[in-house]
Amino acid sequence: MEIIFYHPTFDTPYWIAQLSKQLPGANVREWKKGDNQHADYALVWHPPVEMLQGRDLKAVFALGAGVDSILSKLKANPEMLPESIPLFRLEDTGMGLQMQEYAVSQVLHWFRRFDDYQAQQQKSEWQPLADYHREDFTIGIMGAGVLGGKVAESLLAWGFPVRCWSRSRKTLPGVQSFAGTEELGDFLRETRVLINLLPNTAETVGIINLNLLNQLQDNSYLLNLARGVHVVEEELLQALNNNKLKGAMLDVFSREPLPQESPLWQHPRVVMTPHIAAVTRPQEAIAYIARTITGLERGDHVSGQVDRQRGY
Ligand SMILES: NC(=O)C1=CN([C@@H]2O[C@H](COP(=O)(O)OP(=O)(O)OC[C@H]3O[C@@H](n4cnc5c(N)ncnc54)[C@H](O)[C@@H]3O)[C@@H](O)[C@H]2O)C=CC1
Ligand SMILES: O=C(O)C(=O)CO
Repeated sequence: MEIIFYHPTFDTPYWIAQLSKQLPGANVREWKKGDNQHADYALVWHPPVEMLQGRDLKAVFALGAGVDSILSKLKANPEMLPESIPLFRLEDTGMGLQMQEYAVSQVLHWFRRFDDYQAQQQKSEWQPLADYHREDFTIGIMGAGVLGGKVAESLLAWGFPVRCWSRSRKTLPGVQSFAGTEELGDFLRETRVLINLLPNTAETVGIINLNLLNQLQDNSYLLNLARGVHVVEEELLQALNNNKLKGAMLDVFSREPLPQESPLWQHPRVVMTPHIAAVTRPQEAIAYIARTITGLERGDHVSGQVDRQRGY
């Protein structure tokens, strides 16, 4: 079995060595420009079109959870990957725990009013503030898939009321599930902390706009862990400046790196990280890919295949 690997920043020798160990019959090689030799599987992130085009592959694996960049490249170059070749993505592989760490730490930060205490400290002000109560701190998770489900679990464990919104209704123990555009308004009405874990698709671009934010509870918070294009950044700033939103924590931006001139950098109630909410963990990802390839070779049904029409 021949496997080609391409990632612009990963430690390629490590990946090749580990994949070879876990797939003993496989010959794994780094794909380099000009390599047109046969391959059965391709493991990629931001692949050059020529890496995939014209190959008779059994499957392609995206080396991340989101497949928006590969699908948008496919839109511009449909011949890069025919529909008959399945595209897989990483399901959790250690990203769920990272998302839990991120979400729990920030929700507790807001819940314990550390943002207010930090602002007071700037003014050398010693002033205990009224406590917030969990019943006024409903967490609303948009996108209740692999990662949204994990985040829901972790916040439930801290005693917060948790609800989720997704395309179809979910049955997550203890979580109130809302589905479809017709239930979006009801989902937002009680939400105090909005956590975004939607995929980037034609339907979800720009979904977090002023109209949506205005439907949240007053003094709400936004945690964007998914993709920058979900948020209309100027309208987020309006919602912060008119105090509908009390704070926002953003891991992802419509342009990355965030341009120096963006007002988000300086906003006193915005905190940010540079797209690190959950990164691909090589050990878990390699084990998952090796397991999935083994299953595909046996003809088993395996999970993780992207539905290209849906876009995730
Ligand atoms: N910031 C970061 O470091 C990272 C961000 N991500 C982002 O997180 C996203 C989610 O990842 P997973 O949970 O693995 O995806 P998933 O495919 O398991 O879950 C997606 C969820 O969104 C819902 N959904 C999709 N379209 C919808 C629509 N139009 N309306 C309502 N609900 C809709 C689905 O029903 C599903 O519940 C990825 O697509 C990626 O963009 C993923 C990893 C790291
Ligand atoms: O896996 C993904 O989709 C990511 O965004 C990794 O940072």
